Amino acid sequence: MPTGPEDTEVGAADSSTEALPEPEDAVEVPGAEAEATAGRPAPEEAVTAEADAGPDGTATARPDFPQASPEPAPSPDAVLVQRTMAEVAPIADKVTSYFYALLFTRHPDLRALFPAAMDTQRDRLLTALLTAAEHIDETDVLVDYLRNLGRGHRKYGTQAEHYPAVGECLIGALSRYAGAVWDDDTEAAWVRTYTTISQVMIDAAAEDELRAPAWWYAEVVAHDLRTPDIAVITVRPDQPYPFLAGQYTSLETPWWPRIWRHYSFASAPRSDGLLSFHVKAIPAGWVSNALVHHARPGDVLRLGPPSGSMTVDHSTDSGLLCLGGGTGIAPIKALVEDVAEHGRRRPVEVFYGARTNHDLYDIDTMLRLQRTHPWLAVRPVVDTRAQLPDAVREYGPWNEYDAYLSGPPGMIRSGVDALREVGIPAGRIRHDSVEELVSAGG
Ligand SMILES: NC(=O)C1=CN([C@@H]2O[C@H](COP(=O)(O)OP(=O)(O)OC[C@H]3O[C@@H](n4cnc5c(N)ncnc54)[C@H](O)[C@@H]3O)[C@@H](O)[C@H]2O)C=CC1
Repeated sequence: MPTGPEDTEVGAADSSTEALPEPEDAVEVPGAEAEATAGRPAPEEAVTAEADAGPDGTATARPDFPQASPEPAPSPDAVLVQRTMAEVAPIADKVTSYFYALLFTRHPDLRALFPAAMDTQRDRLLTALLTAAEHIDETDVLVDYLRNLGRGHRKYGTQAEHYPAVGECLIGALSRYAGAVWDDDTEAAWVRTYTTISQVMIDAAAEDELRAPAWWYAEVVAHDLRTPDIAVITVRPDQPYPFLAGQYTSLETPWWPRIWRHYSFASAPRSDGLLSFHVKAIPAGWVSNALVHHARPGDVLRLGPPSGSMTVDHSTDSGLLCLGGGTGIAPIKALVEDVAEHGRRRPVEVFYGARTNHDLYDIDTMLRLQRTHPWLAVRPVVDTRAQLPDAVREYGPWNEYDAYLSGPPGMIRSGVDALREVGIPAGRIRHDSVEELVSAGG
């Protein structure tokens, strides 16, 4: 039961990577494979775009939980769980190593569910569980997060009977490393907390089994190398794949079994059922390099379920202000197509940022959409002039717009700040979870 970004995947509206709980203004981010830890490819599931963040989310990949204010007093179980967490925080690496050592020695059959190389992956399961435990009182957000996590684990082959094994090893690792604060009451609090968490995940997976496959096979039908390191890949799923524009999926290649990365859909749902992704090969990115440099028509990938809440609210006519940085333009293009298909004329303003003109690999498509749709304005912004958030300040007013951001974590962070400054309330700003972005590379 590996936990991936999707286990978490990213954004402001939704945020689950498969599910992390998201603050209302956040969604998970796909498309990011991140990697690059000390020159080694990151094994999995996490993307990284910032130099100081390990691809595997060591110490990163935590869901963005909304901050309740004022904060209600924590429950007695939450107090004990949080005390344990504070105790193990400085030695998280040791707890993680011990947890997986216990899991794989006591339950060797579970080893096959995880990637061969665990460097990046290994922290994700534990991180997701500990994050959930820490927020056990935030029921509404947590349940959505955990349901998404449970559904997302189906593709790993996780079964209900695996959960007690994980719980036993989790408590084994915590009791060993939080010895100074561990007592019977603490253990009982962890047992109750883990039982709640795992039951939500198990129930969600069981419900999902009735209506969707654990994964989809998808054959590559087109591979278009747009720059030396960016490819637009189109695939045909073996069964209908329902999703919404603005969402992302998790994807596994045949070259790196059990290593899953998140990618945003680059088109709204199409009548021919095909799906497309924009993939940039990043240094030491196992999956992204395989997709850009090795994948060819005829290759078969696997896809997990769709995730993410950076979707268009069709119940209003508000304008859309969209910021797409680099390959972050992919879901923005899908959102534009979605608005076009709904036939309502609402203003859509797209700022498309790239390092250089050459890096605006999808500008022709965006300008073609602009010619077709009078309500759409596309503004390319190259860094020699300004970075995306600065460019947005030159236009406006934006206070009547809903905002969508997609791109590297640094862009999302500074973009949210800039949008707040120009008067857009937080509740109208959507993006995939930055944490997921940081952990999605590869
Ligand atoms: N749903 C989402 O949010 C998606 C996110 N992505 C992520 O987008 C990233 C794309 O990478 P690249 O194409 O290499 O982009 P990049 O690193 O070349 O940046 C593209 C543009 O974003 C802006 N930008 C970048 N860093 C910024 C900062 N710190 N402050 C302000 N503006 C900044 C600049 O305008 C820059 O030209 C990846 O990290 C990928 O994971 C990709 C697809 C979907």
